[in-house]
Amino acid sequence: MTHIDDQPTPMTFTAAPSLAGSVTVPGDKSISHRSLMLSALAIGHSRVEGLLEGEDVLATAAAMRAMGAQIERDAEGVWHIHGVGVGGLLQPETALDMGNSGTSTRLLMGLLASHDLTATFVGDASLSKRPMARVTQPLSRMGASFTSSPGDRLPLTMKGACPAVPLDYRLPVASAQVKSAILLAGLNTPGITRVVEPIPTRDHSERMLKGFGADLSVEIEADGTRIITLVGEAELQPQNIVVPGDPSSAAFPMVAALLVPGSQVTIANVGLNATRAGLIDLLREMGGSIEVINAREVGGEPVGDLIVTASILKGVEPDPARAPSMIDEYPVAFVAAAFARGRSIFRGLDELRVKESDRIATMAQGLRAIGVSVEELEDGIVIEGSGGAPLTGGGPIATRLDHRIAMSFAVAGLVSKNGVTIDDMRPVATSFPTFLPLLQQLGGMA
Ligand SMILES: O=C(O)C1=C[C@@H](OP(=O)(O)O)[C@@H](O)[C@H](O)C1
Ligand SMILES: C=C(OP(=O)(O)O)C(=O)O
Repeated sequence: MTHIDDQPTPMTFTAAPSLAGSVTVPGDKSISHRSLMLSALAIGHSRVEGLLEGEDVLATAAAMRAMGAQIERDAEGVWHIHGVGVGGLLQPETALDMGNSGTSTRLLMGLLASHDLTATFVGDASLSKRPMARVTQPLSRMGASFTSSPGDRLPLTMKGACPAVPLDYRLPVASAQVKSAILLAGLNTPGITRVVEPIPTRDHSERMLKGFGADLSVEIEADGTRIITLVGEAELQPQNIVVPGDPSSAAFPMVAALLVPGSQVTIANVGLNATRAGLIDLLREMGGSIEVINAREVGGEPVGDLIVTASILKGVEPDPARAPSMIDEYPVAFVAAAFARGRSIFRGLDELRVKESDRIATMAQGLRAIGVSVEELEDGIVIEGSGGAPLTGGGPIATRLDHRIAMSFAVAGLVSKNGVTIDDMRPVATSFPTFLPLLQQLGGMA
């Protein structure tokens, strides 16, 4: 995916008096990708309401279309998908452009691994640096073959295997993308595919595969290890899906409302799946006031409305075991720590080094640039909080094609003396195209 505007879009965010109002965030990115992929594999008409219309999800939609699915958006913003059936994807005629999206790339590699076709994956400068061996290795054991630039990076061409060989795989890294890639490959594979997950990660694939009628079961051992078993050669039934609001996007107004004195903000319809809710637990431990009301279920996922009230926060030393449940929220959690009372020590975050940017290094550099005292660790960061005193500010912050970095420093700007300048806000369109209007609606920008 190429950005419409080829020039970087710098922006400065300045101190806000207080934030107020009620907002909704766009649909969950993980659930949106999976809705399109699974609907494309179900014969018949699926309907998806609340799909995230961000660049990452649109890259998935374009890829599924290129392989034969019919995907259309109607005037009301509802998406309609006519799928081709498990095993029915067609050879794409051109390279699949994954833009900035790791989820699209890794899940689609899984999906295609058990199809008799060849596909080339390309991506932007950020995605082309990210490791793919974590999926190409297990998928090779299922029979797929790959040719790539050195180090299993994009651009990469894969040849699927049909029939593929079922795999019994223990995840060496806590990654929902790797887990999902193997399960998706297992759909068109004869026999039983099994994934053993010692550290639980987001479980949207399991929930949704079951919802589409796949024969999938999950066993949880005494130590919390999850064993996921999928019967192959599945037949999926088309569904009506309602996508809840993305907790990873809600994280930005949530932290902003906690930090900007005098704020009270309601964020409605936020997904509260326990495998995603780590940031709420962390912010509450720091002293943040976050109330959940109207707890309910939407499309097989727990959802609620959040009332967030400005609070004095204190430093923390979170348990690294929490990492997968708030993996994409660390950058904005670091901003909360920078404004809290006392020191915060974050560890066990090696995975942050292989996201859209190296999120430990990018955050450490940016926080220093706005006057925060930080120490970068190999697997984390130590942050000295300002105790609620405004951050000095400055910039321009190098966002390195990373949407979460851009939005985190926008939040920091709201509690700064001199404002925070971001070098490029364009990446925000990958996951949260309505970020700026939402901030405006809350009174966070003129
Ligand atoms: O499965 C998913 O939808 C995702 C899994 C996570 O990646 P990892 O599996 O690499 O941890 C997360 O960072 C990403 O934004 C979305
Ligand atoms: C890591 C992320 O996404 P992806 O891996 O899909 O690029 C993210 O959205 O923070």
